[in-house]
Amino acid sequence: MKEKASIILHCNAVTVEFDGFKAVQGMDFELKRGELRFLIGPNGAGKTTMLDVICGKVRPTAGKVLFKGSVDITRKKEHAIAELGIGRKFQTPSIFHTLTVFENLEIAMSQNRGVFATLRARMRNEDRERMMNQLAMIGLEAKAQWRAGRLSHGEKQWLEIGMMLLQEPEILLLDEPVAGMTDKETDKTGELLHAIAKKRSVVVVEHDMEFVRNFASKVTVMHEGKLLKEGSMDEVQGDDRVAEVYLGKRRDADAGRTTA
Ligand SMILES: Nc1ncnc2c1ncn2[C@@H]1O[C@H](COP(=O)(O)OP(=O)(O)OP(=O)(O)O)[C@@H](O)[C@H]1O
Repeated sequence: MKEKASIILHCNAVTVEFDGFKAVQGMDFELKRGELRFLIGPNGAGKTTMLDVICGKVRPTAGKVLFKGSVDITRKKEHAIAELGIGRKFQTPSIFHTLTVFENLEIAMSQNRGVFATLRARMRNEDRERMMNQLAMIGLEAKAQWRAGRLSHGEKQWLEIGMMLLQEPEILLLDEPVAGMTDKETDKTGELLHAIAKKRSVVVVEHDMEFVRNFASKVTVMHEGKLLKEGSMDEVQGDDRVAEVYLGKRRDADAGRTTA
């Protein structure tokens, strides 16, 4: 019998109000294990607020967020949600510029060690192997001894993603990860996200439609705090309401690449 792909995250009728203004209105969102999902929509659609709700930065006014089916994280604090396995990456990388790439990864690793501290000697080889694997995955093996401040913008983003992965999140939330990247870096990031989604679930808020087209299998479109459309990029692009919503509402900065 074919096993039903399991849902790792379920947002049910989430509403967020800021001083009476509904930034998100009755939003439903389901994410499967090992899924890479793109969340798109015009400015102010409520995308970032949804990520804020999932990671506990913002408490919803109404609705529920369930992790792994039964863990209600709706009212949990940000650090508790992070510990449960939901990692959030913001646009500006929070890496240590004066430390090397390797040292940055070491710090991320030690943050995760906690209860294993007493087993450190035994863990060390295993840790090292995990860090080397992580370095390879983010494509920074050759720059392991570089100070992180010398890395390009894209490489800094990959380093932070690598640091987050060492915390072993089950869900990774990313806000516009390719903003400011070169086309080559953007493509490498798309490949990295696919590699990550082999083991974890990933949600990416994105404005760069060329990037979404190249790397998305399933896309969720939000508009005015609500779910407008969900489906493949072809289905989304062929939808009249989506076209209408995007028409004339593109951000000027993205106009060169954005043609949704
Ligand atoms: N802390 C806040 N206080 C008041 N209003 C807010 C707050 N955060 C977001 N908003 C408003 O909620 C709406 C949704 O914002 P949000 O940032 O989630 O949209 P978005 O889809 O991520 O947009 P963008 O693509 O521009 O980042 C916007 O109108 C925004 O001004």
